[in-house]
Amino acid sequence: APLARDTECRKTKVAILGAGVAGITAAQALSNASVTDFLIVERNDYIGGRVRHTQFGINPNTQTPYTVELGANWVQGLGSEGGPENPIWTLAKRYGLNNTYDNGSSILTYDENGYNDYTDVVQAYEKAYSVAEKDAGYILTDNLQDTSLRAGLSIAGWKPKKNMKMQAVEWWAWDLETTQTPDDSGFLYGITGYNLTYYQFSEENNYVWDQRGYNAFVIGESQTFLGANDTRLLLNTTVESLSYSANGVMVKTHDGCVQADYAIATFSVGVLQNDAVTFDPPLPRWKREAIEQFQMGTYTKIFYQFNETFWDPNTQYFLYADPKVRGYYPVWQSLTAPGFLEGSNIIFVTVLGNEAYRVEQQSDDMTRDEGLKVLRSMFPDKVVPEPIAFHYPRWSTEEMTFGSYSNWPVGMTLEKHQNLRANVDRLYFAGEATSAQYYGFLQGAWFEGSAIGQQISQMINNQTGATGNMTRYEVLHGTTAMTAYSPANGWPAIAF
Ligand SMILES: Cc1cc2nc3c(=O)[nH]c(=O)nc-3n(C[C@H](O)[C@H](O)[C@H](O)COP(=O)(O)OP(=O)(O)OC[C@H]3O[C@@H](n4cnc5c(N)ncnc54)[C@H](O)[C@@H]3O)c2cc1C
Repeated sequence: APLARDTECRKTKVAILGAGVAGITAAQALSNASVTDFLIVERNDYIGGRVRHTQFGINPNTQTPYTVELGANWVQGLGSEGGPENPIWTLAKRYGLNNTYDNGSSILTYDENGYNDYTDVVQAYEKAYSVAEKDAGYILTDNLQDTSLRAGLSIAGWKPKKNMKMQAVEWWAWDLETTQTPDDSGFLYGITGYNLTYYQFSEENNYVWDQRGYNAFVIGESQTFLGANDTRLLLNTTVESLSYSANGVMVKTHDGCVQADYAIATFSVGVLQNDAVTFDPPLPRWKREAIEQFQMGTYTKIFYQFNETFWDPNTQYFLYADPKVRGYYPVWQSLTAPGFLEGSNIIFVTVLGNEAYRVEQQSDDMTRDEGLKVLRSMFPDKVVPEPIAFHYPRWSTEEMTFGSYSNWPVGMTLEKHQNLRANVDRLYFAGEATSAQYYGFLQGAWFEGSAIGQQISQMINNQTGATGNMTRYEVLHGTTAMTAYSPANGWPAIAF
């Protein structure tokens, strides 16, 4: 489509599509470089994207509802004395976000007959995992072929198979972080993703329970460069299509258009995979292959408030091993525990992947009752009452994101991931998923937004060394040459 014809369009140098962490950070980087002619286009009526909260239940002391986080909830990896600090931790401190150290060792284990101490299984997993970590290191340093985390763990001696307690522990130790199973997770990039956050910054996970909402830090940062009622922020504005060329990008929204010299799309991989925005011309094959291969997980927190705390009030986590289904209402986290929303009688359970899709398809009542049944088998000696409040989001069908966050699949290379990052003409991409080192985390969105904002500002300000095109790989070869398809390799016939 011709880009310059529509004279009604609002014109800007940079259109930033999305007001999540990546979009706000990109705008801030532009602003810091004195590029103030930008527009932020966001479908939601708030700033923060997947950092999203809701009002839930009732605080018995104040008779007002609590704020609970439906999306991002933890600062993952803080920082250490003299070492690098996670930028999200820096911001959490800057905005005084209430948060508490999340103690993964504060855990009690259960099965369908109630309390059953299998914490030794946690130690067995950790032992195997540390062996796997070393093996993954050799894949990187010696350029060996990558595999699945499942294969990596199996080689290290961890084979849960039909042992449901081992499955529950594995889910807790791996899936809960990445939303996907070891079978679906790449080995090298799964382990490096963990290391770069938890060993580079620190092994702490701090849970944010600030009653302003976790996105107070995103809003706070936006106010460092946006004025009150700033006309450069267009909320409630949905991007429908993008026409891009080497000269600029035309953004069509549900009620108008923006003509920009550059655009930064911060849509999730889920939005891109669901063709929620159309591209003209269609994105090139090298780009689409990367989009379709990267994984979008689903992470669903299901909140219950009771009129009493019938679980141990001093323990943070309650792990349940279902006898039949892996990941069936497996991890319950108490918010009434010391340092959290004390006295709230709130507990939430997290489900992922297939179980998340399943509960997201069914009614609230069905889900509430399934969870209650699990609680009753975990606490057979207690009278588990009906909840006084119940709520969960449906991330997999949520149109702003179509899923929760990305995960690095088996078989994705660093080069193919770079294709997810790379620009196409004047259209640039940023977000948690484009971060090779911190995909899935808030810090991934922060680093990527900041980098793209800086890069575009350098181009606009004509700085020497500022380049337009990011590295990309239009053809990516495998490791097996045609000549290797030979009888010696068990391949006597011709397949194509
Ligand atoms: C349930 C859940 C739990 C999580 N837990 C954690 C955690 O504890 N710690 C952590 O570090 N990270 C966590 N994350 C991940 C974290 O939330 C993300 O990495 C981060 O918020 C992504 O920021 P972003 O800017 O890349 O994307 P987004 O926040 O998705 O921002 C993109 C924006 O684009 C907008 N948009 C989409 N489509 C359109 C359109 N067509 N038109 C206009 N605007 C559009 C969206 O509304 C959104 O605001 C969690 C995420 C979820 C969902």
